[in-house]
Amino acid sequence: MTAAHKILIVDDDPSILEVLDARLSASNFKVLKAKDAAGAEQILREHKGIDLLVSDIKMPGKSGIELFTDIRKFLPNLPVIFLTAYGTIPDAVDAMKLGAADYISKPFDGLELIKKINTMMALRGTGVGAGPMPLVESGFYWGKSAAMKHLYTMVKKVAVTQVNVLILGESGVGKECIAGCIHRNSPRQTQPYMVVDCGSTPAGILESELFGHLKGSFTHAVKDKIGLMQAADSGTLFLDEIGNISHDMQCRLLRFLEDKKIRQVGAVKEISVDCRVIAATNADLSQAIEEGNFRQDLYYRLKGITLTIPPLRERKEDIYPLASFFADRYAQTQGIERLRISDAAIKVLEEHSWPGNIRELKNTIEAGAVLCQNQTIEPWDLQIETIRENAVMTSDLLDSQAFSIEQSEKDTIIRALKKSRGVQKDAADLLGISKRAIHYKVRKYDIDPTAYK
Ligand SMILES: Nc1ncnc2c1ncn2[C@@H]1O[C@H](COP(=O)(O)OP(=O)(O)OP(=O)(O)O)[C@@H](O)[C@H]1O
Repeated sequence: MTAAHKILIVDDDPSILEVLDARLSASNFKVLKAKDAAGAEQILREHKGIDLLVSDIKMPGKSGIELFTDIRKFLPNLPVIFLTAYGTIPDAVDAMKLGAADYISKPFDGLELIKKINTMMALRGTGVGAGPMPLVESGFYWGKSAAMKHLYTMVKKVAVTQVNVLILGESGVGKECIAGCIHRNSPRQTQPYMVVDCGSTPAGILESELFGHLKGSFTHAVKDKIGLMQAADSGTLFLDEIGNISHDMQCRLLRFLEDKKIRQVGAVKEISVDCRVIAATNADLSQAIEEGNFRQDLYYRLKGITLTIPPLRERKEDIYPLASFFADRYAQTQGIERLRISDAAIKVLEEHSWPGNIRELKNTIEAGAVLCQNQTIEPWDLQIETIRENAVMTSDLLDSQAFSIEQSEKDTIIRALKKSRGVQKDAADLLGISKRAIHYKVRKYDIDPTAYK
């Protein structure tokens, strides 16, 4: 099949042209060559049906990036892979932001290049990476804000490449969801997707989790164990809370990102692993670098492309659509026909600052759905600390004289106990609090759960 694919290579170094020609021809590609940008442009104008351009960045005369910008005017969809020497990686990354397909560092591994090209050719015409923004994709609600539309475009562009991605954003904005979305839209979608929570895994355990270990390499290593990096071979590795890893782990990770090889704990031999790395953090990495807590070189390796997810309070227009999405989803799981959110409740939702972002909104709506009556979520069903007073203002159902935060909490507990027929454990589940917490509150407010059986 690949026999028909025509690839144009441009490099001012004749030996690189020769090596590439030999490699690509051996893999059944038809190769055309140019020694500078002007020659490449001429070939592209004269020959129809060139499928891919592989271009050096630094060349006498026009650079590869200038060539790329020029040919985009008459061949907007031609995929371009850049060959980068040390020092031109930032240029290649910038070019990818403009739409270049990928880059590969010199001295390059011929096999890696062929693999990238094959993937790209296989993706042509499949529609991966194209199309208008869907409202919901695999349970992820994109929203309506301009910020999310921009993020969507970035995600789709980045997904089809092999570049490492760093996802930034506050806790609960959806970083892990976006990482999954990148994997699902990538050429690696049928390969493994491994998630590692670097934040909550103790340093010693993280090393063996990621790299694996050999039997006997430490006290509890009773058998050989494959690490998650190796398990993610050919697929994607998502490193969550990357800002929290130890200095030692930073060194090991950097070495892996540079040569794509790992050594299991206790092993002598290195193993090659081909996994794409997506990392995420809610920490301020620039500050961590300034304070000497995070390696700058690792930061640059991880942030091939950076995607920043804005907090919910900066895209207020997404609050109501997201809230009703979660309400509909809850109604569906419970077999309820429809769950409404009253205008007063919408106002309260839109005025809240959502420090816990979408996670907090989702939990609030789900708790509200449990607590509400007549299938309508009202302000007093929303367990947001700051809304209790607003609820008094907006509700003419409540007796303002008797209202206080404590009274509201007591009422909420009583309603949960009524729903759970006095079973404290079930009421605690409904409220999203522990058994201990409900026992404490029942005592504190002098509630008799048996009264609701
Ligand atoms: N746009 C969205 N649509 C639907 N659900 C979402 C969306 N964004 C986030 N969520 C939900 O919110 C919760 C938090 O999302 P996620 O774990 O991706 O956030 P995060 O930024 O990685 O958080 P943390 O930094 O705390 O790990 C999850 O339950 C997720 O399903």
